[in-house]
Amino acid sequence: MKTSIATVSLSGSLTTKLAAIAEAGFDGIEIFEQDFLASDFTPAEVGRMVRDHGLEITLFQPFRDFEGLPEPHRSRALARVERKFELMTQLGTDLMLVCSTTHPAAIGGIDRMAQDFRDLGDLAARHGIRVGFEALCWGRFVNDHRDAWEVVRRADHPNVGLILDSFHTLARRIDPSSIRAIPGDRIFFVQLADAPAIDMDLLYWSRHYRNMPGEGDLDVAGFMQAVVATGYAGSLSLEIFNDQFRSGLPRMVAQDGHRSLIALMDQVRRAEPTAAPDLPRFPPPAPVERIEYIEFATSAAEAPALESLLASLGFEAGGRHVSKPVTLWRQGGVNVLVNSDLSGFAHSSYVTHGTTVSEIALMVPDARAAFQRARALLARPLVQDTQPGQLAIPAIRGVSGNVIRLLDGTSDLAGIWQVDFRADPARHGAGITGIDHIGQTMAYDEMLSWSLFYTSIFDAEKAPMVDVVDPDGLVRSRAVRSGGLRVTLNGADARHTLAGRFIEDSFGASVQHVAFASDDIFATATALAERGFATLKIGANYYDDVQARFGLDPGMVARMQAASIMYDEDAGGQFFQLYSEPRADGFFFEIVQRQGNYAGYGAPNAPFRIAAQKRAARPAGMPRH
Ligand SMILES: O=C(O)c1ccc(O)c(O)c1
Ligand SMILES: [Mg+2]
Repeated sequence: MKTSIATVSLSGSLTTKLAAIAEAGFDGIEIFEQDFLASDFTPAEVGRMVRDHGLEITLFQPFRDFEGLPEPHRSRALARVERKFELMTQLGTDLMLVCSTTHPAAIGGIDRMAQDFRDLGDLAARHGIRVGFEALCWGRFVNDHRDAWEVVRRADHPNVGLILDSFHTLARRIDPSSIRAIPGDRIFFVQLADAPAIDMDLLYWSRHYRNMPGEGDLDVAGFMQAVVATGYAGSLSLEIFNDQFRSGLPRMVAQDGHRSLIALMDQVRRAEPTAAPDLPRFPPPAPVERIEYIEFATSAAEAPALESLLASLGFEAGGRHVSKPVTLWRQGGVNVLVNSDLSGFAHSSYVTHGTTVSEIALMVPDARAAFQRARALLARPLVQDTQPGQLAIPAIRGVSGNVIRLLDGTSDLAGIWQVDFRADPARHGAGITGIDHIGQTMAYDEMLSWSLFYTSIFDAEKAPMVDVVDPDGLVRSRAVRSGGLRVTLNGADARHTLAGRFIEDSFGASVQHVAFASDDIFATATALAERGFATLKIGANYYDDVQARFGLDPGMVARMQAASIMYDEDAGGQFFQLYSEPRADGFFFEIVQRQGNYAGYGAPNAPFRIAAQKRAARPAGMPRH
């Protein structure tokens, strides 16, 4: 499998793009003519720069408005294309993309178009060039790959083939299995892009909202399965027009692109028995069973405040690490580590972000297999500093460089609490039974990247994006779920939102909240109150509305109000939630109770919760910012 990416997919100058593309591990690039025109290099220099990076130019594009034109436009188009063939020879590439016409003078006609391509094939052959025809989904006469294929078939020229682009096919909801009837050697090139399901003008959607396979909602895997069934053996190339990527970090976008292609081809080889991509073997994705522990990095000075907050949540000190200043806090199957080590990863995490969740340990069916898969999907490993006699727990870097440890219950790793800690079981507690989810806050630009991280490494699904209204701006939120792991990714642009301030105050993306599960949130609320837990107060207006909206029993609403418990429901069930007051750095805890199959996270309550958190964080009478 040769991988390629179009230069339009990344930000920066051509030089920056090439470096990022090569570093991410691609084999080639599609050169967009605009990128070449905007550069100061000669075509030969560009060709050399590309090859010096170990890359090849897989495609030159686009050539527009060629087919179905009357004279004199037709002759002019042929003269124009010949100039581009000369340019391509100097660049050192032999494949040109011709996209279906949108020219106002074009008159269409399938045999006329086929004849145009036959003549173009003759001209291309004289230059040692091949041309591929792509149906733009907004093309005037050809806007469906089946029609483009019919033109190519009738042109019947060895130098003329078909170019497929998943976006154009899937955006028009064309069944990709129609590709299975096309001979693979007549497909000259395959472009891949995903996109979020938004109802809008096709051209605008294509030019601004495309994203990496797996980041959107289109069935790119189904498309790719059909492509491999044809025996197509050429490049797989990402062609991603996306406003965010155009201004994003080119290295991050290029790496996400490469990750998306590996994940896609892995998915395809498992679904399509004939597919044999030359992709190294690695384990299939597995669901996460649960979060086995979360670890806070802190300092000796700040640890007591965190520990008394944990105690007010019903946690009990349950052990110490055998060799490091790490204490274990336990309750109802939840393990929280408080690490005030002055060396190692936790310390550097504390120095960078302040008291923060520096590690999340995931219980998976096979930790070493999960690690192998993560590595194959380009996750960065954490270099271990294990002492003799302690467990070497496989670890990768997650959001903001945090550590994700991988544990299982079947290998030696199952002994973590006995080997690394002299752990006692928790006794009393406040009714917390598990970790329901964690909330990770990041710049909006990073959201696609981290959702791809989770969904490609684990057997995970992403929920639709929801808007969360903060009094000072909009925050976008999307949940990712893998078995017992639920993560909400919150993307903030606006600096004054609670999430935006948290990013600034903690110097980068991080876990902003941890939500614990309870089977009886009213009993838990009472137990927390006895322990002096500082519950976030929710005002009376909210409860009037919630009672009217859901037609709840007034007695229950009164109990909810007394305990500042918020409520939501969906088709599957009911949801209760309460919050801690935010810490000075913006971090907070949440307690939730799910009933039935409630699938959400209480998003409708978020605006009121955020407003209350902002009031709690700002003593009365203080200015807003
Ligand atoms: O938006 C366009 O015009 C355009 C050009 C070339 C392509 O390959 C494509 O998919 C779209
Ligand atoms: Mg295309």
